[in-house]
Amino acid sequence: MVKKMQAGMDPKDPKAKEAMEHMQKMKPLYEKHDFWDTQPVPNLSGAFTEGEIEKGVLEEVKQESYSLPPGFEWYDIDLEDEEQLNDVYELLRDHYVEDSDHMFRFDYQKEFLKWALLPPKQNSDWILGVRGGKKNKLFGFITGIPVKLRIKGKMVKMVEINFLCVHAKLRDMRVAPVLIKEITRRTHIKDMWQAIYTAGKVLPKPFTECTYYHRNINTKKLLEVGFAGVPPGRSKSAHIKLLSLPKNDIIENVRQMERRDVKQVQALLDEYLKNFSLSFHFNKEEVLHFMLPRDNVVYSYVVEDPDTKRITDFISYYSLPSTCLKSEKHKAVYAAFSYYMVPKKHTIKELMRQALILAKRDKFDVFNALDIMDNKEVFEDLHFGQGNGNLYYYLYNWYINDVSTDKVGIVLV
Ligand SMILES: CCCCCCCCCCCCCC(=O)SCCNC(=O)CCNC(=O)[C@H](O)C(C)(C)COP(=O)(O)OP(=O)(O)OC[C@H]1O[C@@H](n2cnc3c(N)ncnc32)[C@H](O)[C@@H]1OP(=O)(O)O
Repeated sequence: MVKKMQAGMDPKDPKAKEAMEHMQKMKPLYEKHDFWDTQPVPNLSGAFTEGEIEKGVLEEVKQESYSLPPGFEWYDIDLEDEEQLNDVYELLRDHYVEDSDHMFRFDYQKEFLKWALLPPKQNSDWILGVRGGKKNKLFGFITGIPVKLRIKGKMVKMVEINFLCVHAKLRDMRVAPVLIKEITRRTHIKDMWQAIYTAGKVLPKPFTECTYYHRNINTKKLLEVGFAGVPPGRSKSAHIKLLSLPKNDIIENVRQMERRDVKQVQALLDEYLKNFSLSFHFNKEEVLHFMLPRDNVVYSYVVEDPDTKRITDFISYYSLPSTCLKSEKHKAVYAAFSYYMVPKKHTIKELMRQALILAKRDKFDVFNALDIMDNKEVFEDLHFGQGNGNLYYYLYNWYINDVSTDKVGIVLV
């Protein structure tokens, strides 16, 4: 079918080229999937009504773990244990997600992993490893955290799956499906039947396709490491000058979020997130955990009205460096990723511009954002450039019709 649609298109026409590239990316949807075809996820042929795809039966859940190849065993990982945390850190540092040109690899920091994976009410067996070999090394990893997702006004308790990783030596040996089946079993045991996850690749079947945008902060360094380029017709110095950011705040009364702000931030965030087709519901404990600033992990700021002491706006971003795999001069790119922004008194553009100024002060090289929520409105005016990375959003065992990116209110780290 993909082939048929391509016939007759003029490859020189940029729109046709874009459409062809898009169809190429979507090709996996037309292919056979030994694992995914057995799972309760939508495919192209099925007709679905919105909601649960299949009903789970608690009594039928397998009580024992899935078997692993000989020499490997399951391991519940305790991230509070320094040695185990280090094993996870090293597996991800050396084997986790890279860009398509293999120039950069995410380098999730240890404190970040504890933040992302140890929220309130976490289940100790949802941080799951596979160990093996003579040294009992970590070869595989997958995680879940409990979340409450609002899907078109309906609240569904589910698991957020992340950090699926298989050591390069064990790739293409069908270890990933076993990891997924085992975390699914461990979720079912808790009487939960849905999941949310994102991936940089197309699987059956995303409900939205998002694009990353990048705003240079340290342009000179980004050019040196090959993260960014100079647009045609502009000199390097003119480009650097154009992207320079002011030192001073543009919003008055912006300050770091503090513990005493949790109640107000929770209410502000929840009210805002209800505007989207899909968003998490964060309770106060979760806001305290996820939004309160942590050094080198999450950066959160509030705008406080000096007269009423009410918090009117919220800015947050998280820190995710990438290792430079091909640069002789630089070891890492320090990236800030837009997390949750809540515009109320100020516009999203003012908040995002303030975020860039703060991120520069916090020594980041680049500020990244997806085209979700209201973010798209600011990209052109604030000189964000479109990246070549896509992020696809998925639900497991829940069907919804395609959602436009500006209706997505979810950030998975
Ligand atoms: C109710 C509760 C439900 C809970 C579960 C909900 C679902 C959660 C789903 C997980 C959400 C994760 C969210 C994140 O963390 S996304 C981040 C994923 N990690 C990376 O990209 C890191 C680098 N890559 C690797 O470590 C490996 O390449 C991985 C582990 C990704 C695959 O290992 P490997 O390359 O050695 O392959 P295989 O031979 O073992 O297995 C091949 C099968 O695996 C399917 N595959 C490949 N990549 C992914 C992927 N990213 N999501 C889902 N499935 C994937 C593939 O289509 C094929 O199935 P099928 O096409 O034949 O059918």
